[in-house]
Amino acid sequence: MAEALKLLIVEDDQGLQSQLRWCFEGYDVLLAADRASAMAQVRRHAPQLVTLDLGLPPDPANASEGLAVLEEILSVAPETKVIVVTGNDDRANALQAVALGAYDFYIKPVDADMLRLIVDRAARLYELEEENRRLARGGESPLAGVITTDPGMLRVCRMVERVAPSDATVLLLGDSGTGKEVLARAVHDLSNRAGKRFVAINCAAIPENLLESELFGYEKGAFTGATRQTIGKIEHADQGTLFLDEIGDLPLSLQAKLLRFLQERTVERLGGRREIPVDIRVVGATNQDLARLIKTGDFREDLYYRISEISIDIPPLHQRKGDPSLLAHAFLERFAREQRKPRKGFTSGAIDAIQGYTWPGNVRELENVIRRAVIMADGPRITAEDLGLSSSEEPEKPRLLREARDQAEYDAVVTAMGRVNGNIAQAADLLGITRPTLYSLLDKFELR
Ligand SMILES: Nc1ncnc2c1ncn2[C@@H]1O[C@H](COP(=O)(O)OP(=O)(O)OP(=O)(O)O)[C@@H](O)[C@H]1O
Repeated sequence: MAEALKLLIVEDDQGLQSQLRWCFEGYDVLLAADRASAMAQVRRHAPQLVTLDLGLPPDPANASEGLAVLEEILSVAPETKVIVVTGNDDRANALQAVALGAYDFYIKPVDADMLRLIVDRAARLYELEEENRRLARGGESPLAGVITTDPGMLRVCRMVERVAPSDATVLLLGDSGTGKEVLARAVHDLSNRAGKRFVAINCAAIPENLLESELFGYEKGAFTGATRQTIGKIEHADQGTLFLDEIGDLPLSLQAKLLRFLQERTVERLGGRREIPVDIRVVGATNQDLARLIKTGDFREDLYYRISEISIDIPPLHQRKGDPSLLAHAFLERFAREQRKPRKGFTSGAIDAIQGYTWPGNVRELENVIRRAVIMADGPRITAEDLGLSSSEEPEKPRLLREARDQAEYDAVVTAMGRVNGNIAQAADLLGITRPTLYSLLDKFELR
């Protein structure tokens, strides 16, 4: 069944808010009473539809706050259908809202049936446009490089598509190997920075003392060994996107510097005196629990708010329905083509094992397991054993003697070659065969 569309009702009159809430059955209704809570809902849930009262606190008699919210929503999520609700003497502001990109307006007093009609029409249009966007992107594949049919993951893809065109900072939260870098690239590729650089840096992989100069660059003579001026990753990404992987591992001193950069949008190279303006979009990713790091004082709360204007939770692979076997087939096809190996299928036991395993290393682990199996498996089909996944599968049929012999030969050759560090003469001796025979076995198993 299709998922309910999300409808955000922005209304400061509590009575009207609860009245409206009940007339939108079938929608996933979210509520907000002011600008801050409305934007928090938009960032967290990316509602497709919004009804927006233009008269919001702190100055409910005036439409300026409502119009500001409208602009902010459309800058974060331009496809959102916003219906503005105004007082009956406020036609001018209603028209201005439509000029700013609102889908429609509705003049109070609210007639719930009428408003519902407008929202339903907006919803239909939204779905139509969404379907067109999907087809334009090339059918089933939700994002380049992302293979999935899981509803949770499709939601993630839609969110990426929706936030990509804005300049909001995006924080991708997910375990190792869930595809954070793939999604960060998608954010870049779908933004208007696509033609510019995508610069990635892994904050956990670089020692603290080097990370600062990697990020901010340095002038000649800034420190011993600084023999020439070097620009940092931030400057390198100018006009493009900077991907800060493992941002939870950023040392506190650099968190302060990064925060300053995000506020000022200028960098000062180490040993430099000039503030250099840099225009980048920042995407961060982490597999750490930032809330816990904030509590223990290891991550700055103010930086967290800066980098997570939009935060996206990526589900682990074992929670994605049907994806493990879908990905396994896709990887099998890809690696077989790359290795010029015949494309074997999986046994049903292998598929059960793939679907049943918890994949702690997520998509990367699955990718590695399939790559190895494509190289190593010598039976007609890839089994759970080939994948290194213990399985309760009974062999589907008695193994052919030839297969058993091949496997034994393969094991013996690999063990002997390993023991003598690849020396052919010694390995042949060890195996009690001639060198030509060993050569032909190496060819047979493509081990040369
Ligand atoms: N949904 C997907 N479809 C196809 N390939 C994927 C998908 N998700 C991830 N991959 C592949 O899995 C590998 C790991 O993905 P990626 O590097 O993006 O993960 P990550 O979350 O950034 O990992 P880490 O936290 O360890 O840096 C990559 O080779 C990527 O191409």
